Amino acid sequence: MAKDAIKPVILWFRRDLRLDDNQALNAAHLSGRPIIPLYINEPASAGTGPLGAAQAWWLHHSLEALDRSLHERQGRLVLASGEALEVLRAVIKKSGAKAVFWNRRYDPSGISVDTHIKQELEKQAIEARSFGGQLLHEPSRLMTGSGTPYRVYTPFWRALEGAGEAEPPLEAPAKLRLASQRPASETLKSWKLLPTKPDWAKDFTDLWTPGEQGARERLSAFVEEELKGYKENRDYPAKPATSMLSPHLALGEISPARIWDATRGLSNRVPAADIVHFRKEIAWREFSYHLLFHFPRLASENWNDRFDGFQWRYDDGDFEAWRRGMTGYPIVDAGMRQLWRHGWMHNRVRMIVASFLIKDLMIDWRDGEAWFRDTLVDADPANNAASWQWVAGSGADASPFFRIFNPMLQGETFDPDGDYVRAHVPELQRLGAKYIHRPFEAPKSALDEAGIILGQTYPKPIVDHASARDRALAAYKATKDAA
Ligand SMILES: Cc1cc2nc3c(=O)[nH]c(=O)nc-3n(C[C@H](O)[C@H](O)[C@H](O)COP(=O)(O)OP(=O)(O)OC[C@H]3O[C@@H](n4cnc5c(N)ncnc54)[C@H](O)[C@@H]3O)c2cc1C
Repeated sequence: MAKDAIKPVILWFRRDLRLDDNQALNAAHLSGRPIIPLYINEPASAGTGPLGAAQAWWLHHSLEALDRSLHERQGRLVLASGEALEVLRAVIKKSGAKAVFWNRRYDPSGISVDTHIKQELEKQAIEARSFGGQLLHEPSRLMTGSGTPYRVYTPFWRALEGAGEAEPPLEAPAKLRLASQRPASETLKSWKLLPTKPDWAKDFTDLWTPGEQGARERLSAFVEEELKGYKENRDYPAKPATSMLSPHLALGEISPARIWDATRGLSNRVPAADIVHFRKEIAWREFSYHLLFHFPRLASENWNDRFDGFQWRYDDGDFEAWRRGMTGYPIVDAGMRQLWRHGWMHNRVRMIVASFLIKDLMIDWRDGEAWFRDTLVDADPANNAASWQWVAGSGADASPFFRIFNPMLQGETFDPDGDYVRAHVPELQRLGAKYIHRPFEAPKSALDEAGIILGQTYPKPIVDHASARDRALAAYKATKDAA
């Protein structure tokens, strides 16, 4: 046996915190070499970390769960912080490892860090191998007939459908040969990923079970209970109708191939329309990554540079009212408070609050994207940027800027009884459905009966929607005319 065949291989975990359907892990396992499972807390300067505060909470619990799974297989996760290359070199030196395996990431900073690491390790004669599996298909696999990246979702979806079924997911190896000599590990506690005073994440635990097992249980529950009716119900935020798999996907506790696979063979109990619609949402995630990979500027610059001349407003008071859910528009406030309370927001409401920030308040989409990045447990470099740009109108295949959501009508259409608002805005708890989305139009008697004093117990609208709409359209016209 060649000498290097028994030298350990480092399995570098990143946003792929699972043993199931993990191609890098599988390859390390098949190599027969002892494995050193490693997670690196990369510095902010690398652009790949640290995570936003809500996702840091998730990461803490997810790493604990991963460590437990490894422990069941007689191993432990090694934790180290610092520049990834330096950390890898130090672990290689201590362990004598001759190979590093990882699953690919597709955000611009991740790609640049990984490319550099690969080159440097190869110079040291260390085998550096990367694998797919974070997406159904590598972003370069699906291309238009003329070999260019897709810019429009529908043809992308058709290409994805036409590409055939993704490879079936790989089962987690039942046994792992983990390196017996574990390099020194930092403690998770020392990373201080959890909030302390105040503990703003205290309600997260009611809702979420971070970790691979939690992800698999959520997937099964969704397929059993909610997938049927998904197409019709998914837009109603008061209904438990969507999978809520996004935070699990964001940290790679479950693979899209595993999710895809779970939607096979259900046609005798779930209408095909529901399955297709759900798959189309997974395909939106693929499309966001396709865009980010081929157009890395999507992360921070207007994809459509015509928007570079747009005159954004910078109003700290308005931005703060939006962040705190105190705009006076109940559906917007409910969404922003759901975000704060649970680190998650329903997709329909994300579109409404984003439209409100960008169009009613004319605050730069990048400010909204940054707030979401810090507060969402599912913050995702591709989905977040692509979705914000989609709402702003500056993105690929985006909703046109002039499509400005009316927060009252959106509320009345998608939360007709006001249950979603009542669940997150207790001040409006006793207000009936007629005025729940427009308390500022309610007669005094209705407000009195519900115990509401506008401007005191619940804010008056910070802007008048109709005038704000006109202001936004005028700014958009000026941008267009100047282009
Ligand atoms: C302004 C804005 C910001 C967003 N930021 C993020 C983000 O940071 N992270 C994130 O994962 N999603 C983001 N989304 C997309 C979407 O809102 C969430 O993926 C979805 O709400 C997650 O809930 P779910 O898992 O129950 O979705 P489901 O309806 O069950 O969908 C299943 C999966 O498909 C993917 N998906 C669903 N809708 C979309 C979409 N519109 N675009 C891309 N992928 C989608 C997600 O991975 C999701 O988990 C954002 C949307 C908007 C409008």
